[in-house]
Amino acid sequence: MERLRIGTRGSGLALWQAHATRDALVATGIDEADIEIVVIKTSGDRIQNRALLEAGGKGLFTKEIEEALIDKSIDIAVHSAKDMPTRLPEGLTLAAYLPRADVRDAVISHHGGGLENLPEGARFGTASLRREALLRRARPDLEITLLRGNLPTRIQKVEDGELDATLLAYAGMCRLGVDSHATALLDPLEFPPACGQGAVVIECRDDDAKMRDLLDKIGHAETASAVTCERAFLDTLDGSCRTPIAGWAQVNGDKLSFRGLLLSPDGTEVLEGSAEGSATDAEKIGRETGAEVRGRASAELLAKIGIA
Ligand SMILES: NCc1[nH]cc(CCC(=O)O)c1CC(=O)O
Repeated sequence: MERLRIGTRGSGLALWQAHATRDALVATGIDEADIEIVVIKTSGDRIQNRALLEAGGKGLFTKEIEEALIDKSIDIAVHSAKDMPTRLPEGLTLAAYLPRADVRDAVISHHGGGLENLPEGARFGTASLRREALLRRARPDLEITLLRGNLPTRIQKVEDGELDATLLAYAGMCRLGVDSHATALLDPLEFPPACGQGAVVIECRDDDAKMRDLLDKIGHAETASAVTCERAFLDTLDGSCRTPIAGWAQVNGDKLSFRGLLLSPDGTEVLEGSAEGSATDAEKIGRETGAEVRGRASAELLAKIGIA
């Protein structure tokens, strides 16, 4: 067969995801020599400045990869589901999810232990709006500063004592082999994950029947239902991409249970929605819960969210 080209970003985490996808394809009988991993630099990788990243809007980490899919210089693209915008360019589809890993956020603390173990006014680093809002809700005394960079760099800053603590997705830490630096794992009911956290998703062209058939063989149905529900919730609420939102769906057989949160950036307003239903209604459950939560949000919060 023709070589199958997998497009990915070049970060350690992205390469792990591309390799996991390749391994899953090899397990279906494809010769490893027929698979090529194509590293693509995205605008998000180039821009380091937070203001510019925000001004750039959605999809900064996916744009160039999706362009490569559309112009057929790659056949499939691998992404962290958490980083995927909810609306895809015309002609592309999310065709498969790999089995989801641990959804929890991990605390990496200079003081050991979890949030309760941090001294008053501790310096906490994160770049995530969701983590910031959830932290402010749990510990209003914390001093939260912007922390960027790859996982090992962020962990190093805590080890060095430049920061008291940070939060990272435990799934990413495991994938990079730095999970031993986690000093606590947060209960997903108290500190719910981002929509899609811990899941790897594979995108291809809508009309590429050959790739879709192939991806069907490696796709994990429960993960697909769960993340589809979470992304539908996110899509009904996040107009601006600047809104703290959390969402976690669990699928057991054909049953799905979902819990989602919309927060004000300072963590004082917290709206929670939950629903249960059939896994086949994943998208509908996410959308309805999102609409219901939105109906309870204050005018002030709605204005911040940027959706009418
Ligand atoms: N936003 C960056 C990002 N995208 C995916 C992961 C971790 C792996 C995952 O959640 O699938 C991370 C790092 C983090 O949030 O700590």
